[in-house]
Amino acid sequence: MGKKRKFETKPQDTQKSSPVEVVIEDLVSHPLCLHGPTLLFSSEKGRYFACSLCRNKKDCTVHIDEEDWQKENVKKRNEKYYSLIPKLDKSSAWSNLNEVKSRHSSDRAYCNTCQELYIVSQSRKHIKDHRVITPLSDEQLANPSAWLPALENDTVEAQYLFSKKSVSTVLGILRNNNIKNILCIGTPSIHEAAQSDPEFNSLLLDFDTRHAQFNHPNKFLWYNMFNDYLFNGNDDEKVLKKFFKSSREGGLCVVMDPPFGGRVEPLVHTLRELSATYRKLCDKSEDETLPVLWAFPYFAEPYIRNIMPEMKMHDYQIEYENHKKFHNKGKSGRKFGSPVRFFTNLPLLTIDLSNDKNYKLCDKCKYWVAATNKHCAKCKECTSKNGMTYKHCNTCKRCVKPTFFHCEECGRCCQQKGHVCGVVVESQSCYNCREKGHKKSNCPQLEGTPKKKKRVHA
Ligand SMILES: C[S@@+](CC[C@H](N)C(=O)[O-])C[C@H]1O[C@@H](n2cnc3c(N)ncnc32)[C@H](O)[C@@H]1O
Ligand SMILES: [Zn+2]
Ligand SMILES: [Zn+2]
Ligand SMILES: [Zn+2]
Ligand SMILES: [Zn+2]
Ligand SMILES: [Zn+2]
Ligand SMILES: [Zn+2]
Repeated sequence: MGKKRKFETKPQDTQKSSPVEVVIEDLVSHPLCLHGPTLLFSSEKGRYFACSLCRNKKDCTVHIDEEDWQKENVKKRNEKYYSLIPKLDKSSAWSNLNEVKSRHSSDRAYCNTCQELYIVSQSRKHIKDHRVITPLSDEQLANPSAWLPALENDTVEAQYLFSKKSVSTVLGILRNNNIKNILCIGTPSIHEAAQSDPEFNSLLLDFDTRHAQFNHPNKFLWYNMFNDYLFNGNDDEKVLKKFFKSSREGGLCVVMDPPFGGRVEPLVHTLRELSATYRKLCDKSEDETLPVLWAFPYFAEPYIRNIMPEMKMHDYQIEYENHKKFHNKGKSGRKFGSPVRFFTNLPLLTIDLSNDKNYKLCDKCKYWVAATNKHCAKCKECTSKNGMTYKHCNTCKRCVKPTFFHCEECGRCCQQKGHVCGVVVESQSCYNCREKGHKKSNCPQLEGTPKKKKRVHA
């Protein structure tokens, strides 16, 4: 078995009756599925290996009990996956791209049915009912994420594009940190913007193989961020290492935007593995961490900070192009804007939002926060997480959402709407960390502290 990491973390969805934990360890000895090495999960019913990527069991059926994995016949049966994982022919894709580029835009097309870039005058394969996109300009070929239709399986790929403003905010943050090399993990729009900006150098790591058709073989690696797996093996590992080495000059930052709902533990494990490679190849000392900009919903803050305390959450609301709810469009959009924030180990002040009227510089926190956020003198921070202006409760000694009131009977602040004393409403937030999705008894911030007995109100 591989070496075990020290941390075994609480699952994200602790409301489920039988919580499942991911055992964080080296994955080399794990069974494979079509998505690379599986993860080891631990539940009340026992420990088992299952897919790192598919949240829906029907998308990937590999499920092997830990005990069974010692059996020869089980190992033998699993071996088939070595040959079942397809290989990407990136060099053919590259020559195809160059041929397509040499044609007039009206002779260039992309068939979404076959997921293929091709020359119109040379192909009869894409018949009437195929969904064909043509003509294709040079600009479109250089920015495929802007027009490639989002992949349909939302629980797997979850493709949501940054708005133009968010892309330029990211590049601005990197400039402020004098960083020139960007390792784009699940962020094709950042990669494409960096490729057309001579100031930057970037490498895209993504699960969506369509990017191979629009990139040089050394600019896109087929990758699974939940198990840090490169599908094209050694060849791609070499490319990644070369990229790390080239970033000895000009600095490096990971810009990562995982599918929403992805588990925090394996992502943190991946970042730690990449950090170790960074330190080794870029001659960094033990205490130097790989700079990271990680887009994730604000309610993941306790989970991320619990296992990666060096990551701080910034108040910037990341906007998305094709997600109505996550677009800051005032009244027409979501009431309080996007729930997605940056988690980063870069200095928060380098996220400069001086030309965005929705933000102000808090002279006490010393970084840019939402204009609606209010610095609380008692909590000594700008306390809002979700874009509303929080208010301080002197009894609970913390700031709460404006929709909360202090219930004397319950002895704590509760959501006003539909409050019934003693009853925890599904949508109610944790009384400790204020976030939705779990109760105080399951709060990841209070892990290891003795649980109080429940008191039922009359
Ligand atoms: C939420 S979208 C982020 C897109 C980003 N906002 C942008 O504008 O470039 C998730 C991205 O991660 C990719 N992805 C999904 N699952 C992945 C996985 N397991 N490993 C690597 N990439 C993955 C998707 O193909 C998609 O590009
Ligand atoms: Zn799988
Ligand atoms: Zn076709
Ligand atoms: Zn403040
Ligand atoms: Zn306060
Ligand atoms: Zn209170
Ligand atoms: Zn009450």
